[in-house]
Amino acid sequence: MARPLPGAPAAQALLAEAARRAGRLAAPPGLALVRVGDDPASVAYVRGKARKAAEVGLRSAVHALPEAAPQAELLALLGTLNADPAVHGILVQLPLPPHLDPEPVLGAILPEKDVDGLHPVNIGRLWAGQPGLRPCTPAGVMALLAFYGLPVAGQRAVIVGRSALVGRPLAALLLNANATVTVAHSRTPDLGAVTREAELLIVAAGRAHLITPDMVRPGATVIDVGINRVADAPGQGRLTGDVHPDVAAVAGALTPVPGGVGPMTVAQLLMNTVLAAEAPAGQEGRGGRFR
Ligand SMILES: NC(=O)C1=CN([C@@H]2O[C@H](COP(=O)(O)OP(=O)(O)OC[C@H]3O[C@@H](n4cnc5c(N)ncnc54)[C@H](OP(=O)(O)O)[C@@H]3O)[C@@H](O)[C@H]2O)C=CC1
Ligand SMILES: Nc1nc(=O)c2c([nH]1)NC[C@@H]1CN(c3ccc(C(=O)N[C@@H](CCC(=O)O)C(=O)O)cc3)C=[N+]21
Repeated sequence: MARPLPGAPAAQALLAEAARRAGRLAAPPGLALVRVGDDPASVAYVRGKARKAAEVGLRSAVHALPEAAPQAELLALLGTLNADPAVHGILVQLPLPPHLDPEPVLGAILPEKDVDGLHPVNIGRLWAGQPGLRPCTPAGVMALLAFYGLPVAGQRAVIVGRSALVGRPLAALLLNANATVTVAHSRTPDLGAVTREAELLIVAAGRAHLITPDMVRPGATVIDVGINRVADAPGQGRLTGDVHPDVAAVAGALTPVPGGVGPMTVAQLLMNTVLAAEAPAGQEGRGGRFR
């Protein structure tokens, strides 16, 4: 039976470290959470992040723009937040409404305030193996593996998913940690043949129960990033992962959904805000402060 890997204790450890380091700063780090529109999931995520920020001693502010806000209005808000010395981290909740192009929006955030780690400068630094702010979910996965002492160096790692938010940056972090990395996606033929090679399997596809027991190497560590709302009964949406629960009989270790990677994402966002506050603007990376 797989060793369960709950996120809460690992997230608590990360939050305690963030709170300790925030307490050493002259002023509490400030996090700006920008949301466009009133999508219930985004409202819930942003509220959850603001609540956790307060627990860690960070100041946070939610900036909500109406669904129809023009790109210029969002860019103007980001300009104001970039210039505000009390704001150390800026996150724009994705996805944005379809009329807004995320690329120039994410590119408008100062790289040293980009606590989502999605700015091209930070992605470039990540792939170059240089210090910089790392995307929250991939960094949260690495923190969870470290917390449970699970091996990464030299491991055969397979990631299912190649998105900018999860799959691609995670591949870079695993490479930087000396794993041997394969990235699968919707165009990978015979996905099971690839996933069965993995000693470390991370699934970020957004497909409920995509991974079944026959697709998992016995004893493998399986990290389920997927969060899918499935309707058991009309209106009774519950969360389930990309990994079928029966995989627990084959895997050596397995994260639950909910209660696995999700809490790590939020904890890493708050740690990124502390890291951004510790490194004076423009000095980041020189002092090796970022991982
Ligand atoms: N726990 C957390 O904190 C977070 C969880 N998530 C969750 O993780 C999941 C992935 O998120 P995100 O990366 O943004 O999703 P995207 O939809 O952007 O990317 C999904 C990826 O999975 C691949 N994929 C889809 N179907 C299959 C398939 N049948 N076989 C193999 N690969 C497939 C896609 O391939 P292709 O590129 O070919 O289309 C794509 O690369 C979602 O469920 C999301 O809710 C996301 C962020 C944070
Ligand atoms: N710019 C940006 N950065 C993100 O990192 C980002 C984003 N936009 N848009 C949405 C996705 C998704 N995401 C999650 C964060 C926490 C949980 C989380 O804590 N989930 C809980 C369950 C919460 C619930 O009960 O709904 C869990 O899995 O245990 C889930 C998903 C971050 N994302």
